[in-house]
Amino acid sequence: MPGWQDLIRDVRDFPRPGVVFKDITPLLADADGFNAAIDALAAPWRGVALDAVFAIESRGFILGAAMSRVLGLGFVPIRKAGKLPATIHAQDYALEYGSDRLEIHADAVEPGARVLIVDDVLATGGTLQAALALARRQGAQVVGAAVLVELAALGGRAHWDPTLPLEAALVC
Ligand SMILES: O=P(O)(O)OC[C@H]1O[C@H](OP(=O)(O)OP(=O)(O)O)[C@H](O)[C@@H]1O
Ligand SMILES: Nc1ncnc2[nH]cnc12
Repeated sequence: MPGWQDLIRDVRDFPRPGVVFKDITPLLADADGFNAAIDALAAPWRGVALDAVFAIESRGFILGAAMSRVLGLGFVPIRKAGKLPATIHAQDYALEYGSDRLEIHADAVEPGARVLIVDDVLATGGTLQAALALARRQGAQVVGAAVLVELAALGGRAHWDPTLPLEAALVC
């Protein structure tokens, strides 16, 4: 029987030649599939003491908002450069097909708040590494990270803090 995993589409040579892009839009468009994917993403975190989800723009927002809802947590956006209006912390980083900058509001949560970082894809790991650094600079206590898809061959997990759980709902 097809599962939610089968609704993720591989698109070759996007956005650059040689990249196999994991397209989650067919999954998001399927009510049952989306629901099952969020259940799988949330499962390791049920019963864990958490205060907020920190989600990474932009695909991470879609999953992070749903995770906030099912886990009963606040939502904090980690945004791309120049979008947040108040005082920020910023972090430059490299990703599979380029480079970028992430930002967070300096007052996003109280110091020591227990947070879960959420994103859609773990590829080379630069994005998650930058989000971890930003969350810590902001004063949050990062409890772990949840990603929907881990592209294991790209080795992104090596950039994560090995003392913290990094849960992937699907490892490719
Ligand atoms: O592990 P890495 O190599 O850092 O790559 C993973 C990141 O790449 C994608 O973000 P992208 O910046 O393409 O943005 P989007 O969510 O706005 O589409 C994806 O949503 C992850 O955040
Ligand atoms: N191969 C990939 N597919 C989807 N999102 C990504 N983000 C970074 N690499 C990606």
